[in-house]
Amino acid sequence: MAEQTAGEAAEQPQPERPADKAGQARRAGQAGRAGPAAGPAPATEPRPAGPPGVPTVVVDGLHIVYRIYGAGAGKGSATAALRRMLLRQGSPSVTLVHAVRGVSFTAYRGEAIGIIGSNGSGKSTLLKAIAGLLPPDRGRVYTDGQPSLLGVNAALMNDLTGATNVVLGGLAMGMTQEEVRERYQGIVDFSGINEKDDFISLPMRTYSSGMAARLRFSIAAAKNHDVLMIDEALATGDRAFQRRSEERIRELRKEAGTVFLVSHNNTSIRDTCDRVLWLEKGELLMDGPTDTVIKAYEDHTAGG
Ligand SMILES: Nc1ncnc2c1ncn2[C@@H]1O[C@H](COP(=O)(O)OP(=O)(O)OP(=O)(O)O)[C@@H](O)[C@H]1O
Repeated sequence: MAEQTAGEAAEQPQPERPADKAGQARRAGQAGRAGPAAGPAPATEPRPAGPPGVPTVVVDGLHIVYRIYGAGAGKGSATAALRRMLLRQGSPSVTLVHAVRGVSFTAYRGEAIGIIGSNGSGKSTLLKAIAGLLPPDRGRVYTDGQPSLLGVNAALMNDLTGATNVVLGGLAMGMTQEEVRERYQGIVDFSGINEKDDFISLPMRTYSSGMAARLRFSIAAAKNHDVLMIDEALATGDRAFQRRSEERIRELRKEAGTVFLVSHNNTSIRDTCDRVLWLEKGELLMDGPTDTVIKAYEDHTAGG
């Protein structure tokens, strides 16, 4: 398992996580919340009894804090920084945004986990931290295998054709040229980009945002991932594409992976995930079976 702590590179291999750590984090997850911060009472369903399986991601008391330097107008510019250096002035003001607050849970091989919560509740930040893109301020993230984050903003090259992006995307994910050649047609068919015309030969900038998101998902889903994290990708496709994506997510889970899905679309979460984490103001409010957590979330949003 790889461990990411504050100030450490995510990719650095770390010693095997002690077995008792998984138990601790799982219990913390079962308690519905973790860390010292106060908040609403836990409302967590007991998880089904039985062997928990192989942990793939352990998040233990995780805090993520963004630091925004020189939040005031003009203070963050290079000229302003140079001026401060020349005048030997101190650093500009720093605004702290505490985006994830003491979150703990353990994810297991073969699980599909939805992450829900209102805007700004910390869902994308949590995914980025699991992917190793944000260092923890406090707490730890352990992952087994290389997590892949698939966001709707994942970088494809707008001036290149869809076809070239399929090839480059496949190579960037570590496929060999032969694997890319073998899977190329499957990726294009899965994306549905060519259903109406030969769009795959056109530059990506001519695609609608839905088409681009479908192509991104199709490229990423062509590979088997140890831990695949999807940020909202399913919300952008039409219903037929969503169904194909949900089916692919089920296959990825069977191939021993763990899938995280961030979405505001509760139907996608219901159709895809068996477990849901509900974040609010950076805290883990609830961790349990999909129906129970989504019902509580819907009751909460209907009431508020
Ligand atoms: N790069 C950043 N720099 C500073 N603050 C950030 C940054 N990204 C997110 N935040 C802040 O962190 C908090 C959590 O944001 P995040 O994007 O993780 O929430 P979210 O639940 O994914 O939101 P949404 O549902 O709107 O996508 C918010 O207060 C947001 O303003």
